[in-house]
Amino acid sequence: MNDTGLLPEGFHDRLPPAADGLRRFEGAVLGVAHGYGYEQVDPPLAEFEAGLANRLKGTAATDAVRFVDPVSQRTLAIRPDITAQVARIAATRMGHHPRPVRLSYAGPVLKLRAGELAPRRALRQIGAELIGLDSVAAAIEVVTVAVESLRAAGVTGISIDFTLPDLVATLAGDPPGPQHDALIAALDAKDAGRVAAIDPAYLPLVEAAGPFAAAVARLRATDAAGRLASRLDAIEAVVATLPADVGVTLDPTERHGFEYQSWLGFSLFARGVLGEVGRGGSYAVCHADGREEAAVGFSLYADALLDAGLGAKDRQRLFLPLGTAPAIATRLRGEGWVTVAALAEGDTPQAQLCTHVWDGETAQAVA
Ligand SMILES: N[C@@H](Cc1c[nH]c[nH+]1)C(=O)O
Repeated sequence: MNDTGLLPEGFHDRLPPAADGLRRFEGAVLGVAHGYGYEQVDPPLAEFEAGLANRLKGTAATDAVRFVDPVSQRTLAIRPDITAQVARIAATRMGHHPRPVRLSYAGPVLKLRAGELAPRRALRQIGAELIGLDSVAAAIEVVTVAVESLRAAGVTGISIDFTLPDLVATLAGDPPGPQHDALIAALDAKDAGRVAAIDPAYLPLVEAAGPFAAAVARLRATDAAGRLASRLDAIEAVVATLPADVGVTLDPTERHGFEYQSWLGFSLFARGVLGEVGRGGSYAVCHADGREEAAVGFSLYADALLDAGLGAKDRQRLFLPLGTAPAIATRLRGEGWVTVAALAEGDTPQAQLCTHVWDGETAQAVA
């Protein structure tokens, strides 16, 4: 057997202590969401592709691995994003629930393609969605829950990059002018030269990206017609509720990763962690009768945090030498210890990755 290709590209095993770290992370996040009234849903790993595609306004085909189900003979999609499944549940089986509906979730997702900066395709997604509203109050709650859950999971140095995902499309008007696609491409590339050549009026949007207060001030200064005013007011109201130690930036034209988000988008970062640790924003859920329902939510991705050592923190294992009475072991576990019992002569705390040894009376740190 050739072991070099053990798993497909973009797929990884989570080993100890990362897998245990993930369980704790998930517990902390879902616990905070639960405290705010978000109850968990647990949709299946795969479902009819037709039920997922077009569920969120702005998404055409899903970024999903598909296959034909031998039983139903229909195309199924492995979920690339649980948000669309939560939207389906809220629009169908929970359609009769009073609004807003608050739901949380955690589970594996599979992306069709890896991103340039995010080589993983098989990820774990944990999040919460508020369906029925995308007001400033709703956005404040969702951003608050996201920040609090990261904190509860032990994440420090949190920062948020806000964006206005549908801003350019809105400014470009309906129907979009002939230069629209070129303008979007230039803004996505943050290519100031090209933006200036197409329409210098959009230049401030590229130049404004940066620390929040300064970015907002710069945008307001160049927005004589007040086309951005209501959005900037709304985002300022959200930011005003954040704890002072959360870093905040604004990148008004950032759309990367915000395929279906509408007036609000945000990326979550943690100091010392490569790439985003989560993302969220406002969006619209499409119902079968053509109705659109506003929603706002966030998803966290734990792997970058675990790579940065989140799961390795607080790993305390107490070695119980051969012959330690089971009643003592039970008591120690009751006190919160992880006990690792020697089962054979010659076993050592080092071999069992223990941080402490039971000497018969107390737990001694392993030198
Ligand atoms: N599911 C989105 C984030 C999101 C949740 N709700 C709204 N947006 C993502 O993973 O990128």
